[in-house]
Amino acid sequence: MNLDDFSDLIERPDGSVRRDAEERRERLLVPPGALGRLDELGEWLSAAQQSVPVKPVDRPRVVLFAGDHGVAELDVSGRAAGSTHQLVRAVLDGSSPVAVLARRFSVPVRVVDAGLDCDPELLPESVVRHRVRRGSGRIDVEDALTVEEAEQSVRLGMRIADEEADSGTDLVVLGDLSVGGTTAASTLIAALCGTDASVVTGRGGAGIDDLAWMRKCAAVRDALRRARPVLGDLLELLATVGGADLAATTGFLLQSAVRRMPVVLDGVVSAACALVAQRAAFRAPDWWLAGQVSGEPAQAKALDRMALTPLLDHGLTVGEGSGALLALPLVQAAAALAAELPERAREAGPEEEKAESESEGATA
Ligand SMILES: O=C(O)c1ccc[n+]([C@@H]2O[C@H](COP(=O)([O-])O)[C@@H](O)[C@H]2O)c1
Ligand SMILES: Cc1cc2nc[nH]c2cc1C
Repeated sequence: MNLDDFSDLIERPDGSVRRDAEERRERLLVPPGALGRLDELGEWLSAAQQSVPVKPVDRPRVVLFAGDHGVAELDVSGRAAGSTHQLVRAVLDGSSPVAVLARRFSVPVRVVDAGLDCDPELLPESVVRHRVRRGSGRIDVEDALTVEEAEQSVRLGMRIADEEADSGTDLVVLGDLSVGGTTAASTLIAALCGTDASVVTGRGGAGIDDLAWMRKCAAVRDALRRARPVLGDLLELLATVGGADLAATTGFLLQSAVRRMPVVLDGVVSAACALVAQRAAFRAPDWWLAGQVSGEPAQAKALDRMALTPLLDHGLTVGEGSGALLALPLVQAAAALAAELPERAREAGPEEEKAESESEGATA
């Protein structure tokens, strides 16, 4: 498998539909520009859907890839290594932030175990049956995955994207459940942007103290050293310093773009996977929105590289798709405005005036 093959499979959202949407916008009673960024959001959705007026976004779904990261053993996370299954439980039992928001917005949530480090008996079969391996390796000293496992993970993500597209999901809110995942994500972003560990390393979801931040920086620095030699092969990069959940998310993003399914990105983990996917297929980011800036420096760097401007800036760092889900009502609002605001009553253009005066002359 070569991720670069996706480049030929991914098209841009339809440019001529976009122009039709812009022309419709010009005919609305509401003055040009008066809806701010919601105008371009509506036009982007039109192009993605190939539909003017834009269709309502009424089959959205939250998709969360879950995995544990061996690097969390270094105490670089506010959470215990191997404890991601607890986050998964809280999503499933409705007590986590994303579960509360999903209930409020009536959006179904799907959790996919790509690489949790827990007894599969602890979680429902529907979640664990996709697992590629139990936990990903400690990226500062060993590979996260074998290349075969990386490929299996990418294929898992592709399969989930196909299932969602086939079942009529019209927009995906993408997130992650991954203790230690921001260390891997920061490494991927630093490697692909050619920057330093200290530039990308943030404080993670649970907020870590200065000593933990220094340990995290050192872990990213060591992992970066292992990443640089394999930068030319994206699958190998995901195997070396990614993880099963990150590789699955990358495959999901690529196949979603193939299937013309728009995706809202969440925090630094989805941004890192998006950056890997962009390297494989430069048109892929045209299918994505950035939901929220979380405050992680690596996320800002990745979004900037992809020229994605986040819809919100609310500083949510819990991950699990919550920042992206918060932006969903904005997307739905843009769709409703673009579709439902009335057009001006048609004024007679110069051509029609001429035709009218000619026909008047003929009857006189
Ligand atoms: O969205 C972000 O930028 C963000 C920043 C820090 C942490 N998180 C979330 O917090 C979880 C734990 O991450 P970590 O790397 O701090 O163990 C994981 O699911 C992340 O998605 C998310
Ligand atoms: C205008 C616009 C351009 C984009 N490019 C990628 N995602 C996008 C989303 C919007 C809304």
